[in-house]
Amino acid sequence: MPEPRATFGARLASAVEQWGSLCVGVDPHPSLLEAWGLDDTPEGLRRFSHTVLDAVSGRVSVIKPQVALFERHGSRGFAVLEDLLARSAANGLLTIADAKRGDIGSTMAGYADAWLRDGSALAADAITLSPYLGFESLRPALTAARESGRGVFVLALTSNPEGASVQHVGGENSVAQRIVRAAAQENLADGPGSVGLVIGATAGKAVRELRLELESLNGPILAPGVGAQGAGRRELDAAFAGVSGVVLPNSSREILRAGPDVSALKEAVEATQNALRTPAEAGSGTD
Ligand SMILES: O=C(O)c1cc(=O)[nH]c(=O)n1[C@@H]1O[C@H](COP(=O)(O)O)[C@@H](O)[C@H]1O
Repeated sequence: MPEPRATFGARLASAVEQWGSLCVGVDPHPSLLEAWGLDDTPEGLRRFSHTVLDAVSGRVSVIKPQVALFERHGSRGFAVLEDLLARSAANGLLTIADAKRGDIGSTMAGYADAWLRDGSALAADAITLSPYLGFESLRPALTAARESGRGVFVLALTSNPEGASVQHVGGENSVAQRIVRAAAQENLADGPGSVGLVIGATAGKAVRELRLELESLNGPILAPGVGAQGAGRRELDAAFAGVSGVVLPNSSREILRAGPDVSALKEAVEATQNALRTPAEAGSGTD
């Protein structure tokens, strides 16, 4: 019998200790493929993915493939994603499949089976989930993740301006606040929890206004919005001061624009890591 895998929260914490917290997004936008001199085809996606993998392996702890940008190419795009997930695991990189799944419980089980089950071709270390159908509707994914040592990141306070119309309404009892509380309940056991949240790196003001109880989460936070969406170290500090768990700033386009040269991509990764380590006063962007 193989040893059961350690929890995602524990695996993530030790990877972050070794490689730092930057999460590089693998977002093969058609415009980036073109800029890299690649065709907008499954073969273009494959070459894009392998180049990113070459540049980030041994440099970061975690990558986040954006599923829609593979899905655009149908079954052949999914085959490239499967290959990327397998190669990442072989290279010691953790993967967050950015699929933003959410459904009624009975069919949510199908998504959980696809993304969070040992032996599934699409299995990643964690997946992003949308709680619009109610946090409890995500239960099949929460259970599958717990049973297989995987994790989830539930959207709480997203980086896009439209999110506010749903997530911020209700003040201290906002949807975002209730998602934070529900996730914290899942992470009550000892050790770092595996039920994470997505909170945009750009969301600092809302984090404070809604008085999100992030200190009690005991789980990781995925913070997209670094670089192309304007967030830097200052915005991360503004949003997550006082949070003791792992915060994973994600940057996709700003790093990927440095490709297709692998050395240039490596430099872009390092530059981002350094900028996020620089004291807050040196941060860029807006609150
Ligand atoms: O779940 C996400 O990853 C996500 C949530 C969110 O609130 N905002 C957000 O930008 N994202 C994703 O994070 C990535 C951001 O990409 P860049 O703006 O190019 O760095 C994209 O893949 C988005 O789909």
